[in-house]
Amino acid sequence: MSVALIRPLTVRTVAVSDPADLLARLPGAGPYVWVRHGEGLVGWGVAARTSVPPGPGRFQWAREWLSSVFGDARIDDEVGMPGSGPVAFGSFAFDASSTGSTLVVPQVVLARSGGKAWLTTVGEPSSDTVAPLAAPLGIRYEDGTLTALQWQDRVAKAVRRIRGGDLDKVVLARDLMAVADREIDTRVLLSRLATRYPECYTFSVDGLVGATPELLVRHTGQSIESLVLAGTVARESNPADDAARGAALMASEKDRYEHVCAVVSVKEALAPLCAEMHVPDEPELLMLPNVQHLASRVTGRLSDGASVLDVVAAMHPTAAVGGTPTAKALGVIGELEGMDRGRYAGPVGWIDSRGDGEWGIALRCAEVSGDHARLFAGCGIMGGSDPVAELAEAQAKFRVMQYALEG
Ligand SMILES: C=C(O[C@H]1C=CC=C(C(=O)O)[C@@H]1O)C(=O)O
Repeated sequence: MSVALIRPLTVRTVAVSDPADLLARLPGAGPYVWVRHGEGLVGWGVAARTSVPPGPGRFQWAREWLSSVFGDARIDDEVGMPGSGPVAFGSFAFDASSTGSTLVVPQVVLARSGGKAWLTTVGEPSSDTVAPLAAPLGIRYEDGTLTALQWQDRVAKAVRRIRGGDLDKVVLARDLMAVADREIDTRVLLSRLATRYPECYTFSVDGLVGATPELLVRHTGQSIESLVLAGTVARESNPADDAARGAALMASEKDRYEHVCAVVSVKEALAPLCAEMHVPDEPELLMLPNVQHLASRVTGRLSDGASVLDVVAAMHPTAAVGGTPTAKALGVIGELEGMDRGRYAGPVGWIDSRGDGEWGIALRCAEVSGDHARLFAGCGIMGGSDPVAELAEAQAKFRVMQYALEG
């Protein structure tokens, strides 16, 4: 369903004084958010929205919808930065055949980047009454699709398939249900996530809320950048043990190969679009409060005017969330996970009318609806994986949203 509440869009962007904490400016629940280290964009109200129909052409469909909405817009943009002028926030289902993919042009966007701040309005938004914040109460958890033991059993099956030579890597995920005593105000979750995980991209699009460390692609003019993650250990409270675990991760043949699969998938997806690309020879360690990851920052220059959504379309799903080879891995995910991932592990982010934008992979997140939240976590499974260790890794990844819910 497409709704353009105000069409053609009349868009005005003006420079404003530093709003400091972007998240503190959100007037109510259900906001649009993309923030890292205090910079980024937050939005509210809806000027236009669409539900992207499922199918293999969904990114192309989204692109056409955006061209028509942005193409008709009357834009007065005195800032001229990536993210100024009209912006759409979006999130896509992991699986092309699943429903739930959405694009929304908020009525108001407040942004902060590179020492500048700006406000974009579409039409004449009414002045906002600010709803008071209410922290979630009485959080309790229930099994999702599979119990922990059932999921471990599926991991063991995947390991056998890999050892049998069917595929090299598959990412298996599980879900966990949380229930609160009252409606969950996503603004509280977002503020906790941004404070505890400043290195991650705190995001919110139509109830999908999380803090992902994985940048699928940042597109600025012709330049692109991606942070590929795969290979994980939980953090240790003792600094010496923590450093030893990081060193062991860097030296682990299984984790290094898991990481290489993810890097190669990104490299292969980007190669046809890029005039230049740089891929580091060795990964680095990315330290987050709950886990350490192997990380590779890939940069490139596009050969033509591809938009960020074109790049997203070429990249999704990377082997950080699918596996290697992709088609085989997607088949095994469908067979063993026993659930629809919805928008978990799909692309989430924003795009402006120039085609610039930032998109992440929706990890460390939950689908929040009323007093419920459905949390997700997944792990790259290799021939050398231990199902018990993979379960512990998934628990460490759940901790991000558990912290957001419980404080
Ligand atoms: C699939 C997830 O993480 C991916 C990203 C980084 C490291 C991963 C890993 O080591 O398994 C996963 O590939 C998740 O957080 O749900």
